[in-house]
Amino acid sequence: MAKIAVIGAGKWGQALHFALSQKQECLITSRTKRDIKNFVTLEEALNCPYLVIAIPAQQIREWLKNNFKYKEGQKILVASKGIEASTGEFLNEIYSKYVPEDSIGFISGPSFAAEVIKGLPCALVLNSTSKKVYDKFKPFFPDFIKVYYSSDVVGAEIAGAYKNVLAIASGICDGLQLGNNARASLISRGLVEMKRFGKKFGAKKSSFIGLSGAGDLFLTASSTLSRNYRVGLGLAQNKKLEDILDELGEVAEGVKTAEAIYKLSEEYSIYSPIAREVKLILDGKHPKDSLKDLLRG
Ligand SMILES: NC(=O)c1ccc[n+]([C@@H]2O[C@H](COP(=O)([O-])OP(=O)(O)OC[C@H]3O[C@@H](n4cnc5c(N)ncnc54)[C@H](O)[C@@H]3O)[C@@H](O)[C@H]2O)c1
Ligand SMILES: O=P(O)(O)OC[C@H](O)CO
Repeated sequence: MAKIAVIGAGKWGQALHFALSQKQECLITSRTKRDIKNFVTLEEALNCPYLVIAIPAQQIREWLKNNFKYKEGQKILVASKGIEASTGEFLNEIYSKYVPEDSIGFISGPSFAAEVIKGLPCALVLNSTSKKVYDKFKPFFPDFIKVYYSSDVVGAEIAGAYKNVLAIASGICDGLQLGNNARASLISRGLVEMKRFGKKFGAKKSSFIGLSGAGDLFLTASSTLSRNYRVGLGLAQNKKLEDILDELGEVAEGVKTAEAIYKLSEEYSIYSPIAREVKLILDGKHPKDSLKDLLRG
């Protein structure tokens, strides 16, 4: 009987299912039936002692409420990257109402699903306040993925969510053809910005200069493989957000996370100029006006 199951069969769920099927049988489930090996019902998946949950951040609260009942001894790995826009709550806070803290971990680090599903090498971080969660999950991962451990759950979560907003900014920058200097400046100031934001919530500095922060930011903010970066390219072309997202057909977490960061920054008086401009552009501000304001500020 399989021990591990992936919940959510989007791009990341399928890539993780592929990776976790290399050494053992791994089940997968999603809302709609898919033609994937070892696809099972949600009920069957939820019976596994090890679960990997790969559904978008904005849907998690509702999904947990309607579907999830923690079974004693289960270990959960959260694969989503985002902050809930309606409440500003981090995913670990949402999950804390359903899963004991010593039984949950969060994956972070540079990892395009499109490359993982081809078996290309990468390095990830499994973040959990309990190292036991890392020890339990690590053996499931294939040889082409190196998994590090960190106890900084909040740092990894903020870095993974914030970089999506910065990737939108970077896409806008490239879409406006502002050049390599501008993109490098934006990315490095973005890194400072996410670190400052994280500090307010107790995140460790080291998470931002490692795989979860700089690693994922450099990846996402400089590649058209990133959905968030592509949203930025579309915005620079003055396309409507609705049309960009329709065309994308997949989740771009940075859109809602920009809203969450904006609200949290206002509430806690955190200086977050790039995330703020991304939020304003998503609300209709012209990207060129944002650029002027960023250069001036
Ligand atoms: N794609 C990547 O390269 C990648 C890498 C690392 C992390 N992530 C993160 O993983 C998460 C999922 O991304 P993705 O790439 O799989 O997105 P996707 O758009 O490809 O798929 C999202 C999946 O979530 C499911 N879903 C949506 N709403 C749901 C609900 N209410 N209940 C149950 N299932 C629901 C959809 O059916 C779909 O299967 C995001 O938070 C993303 O940031 C993605
Ligand atoms: O395609 P994106 O922008 O959602 O990024 C995917 C991953 O988070 C990259 O690590």
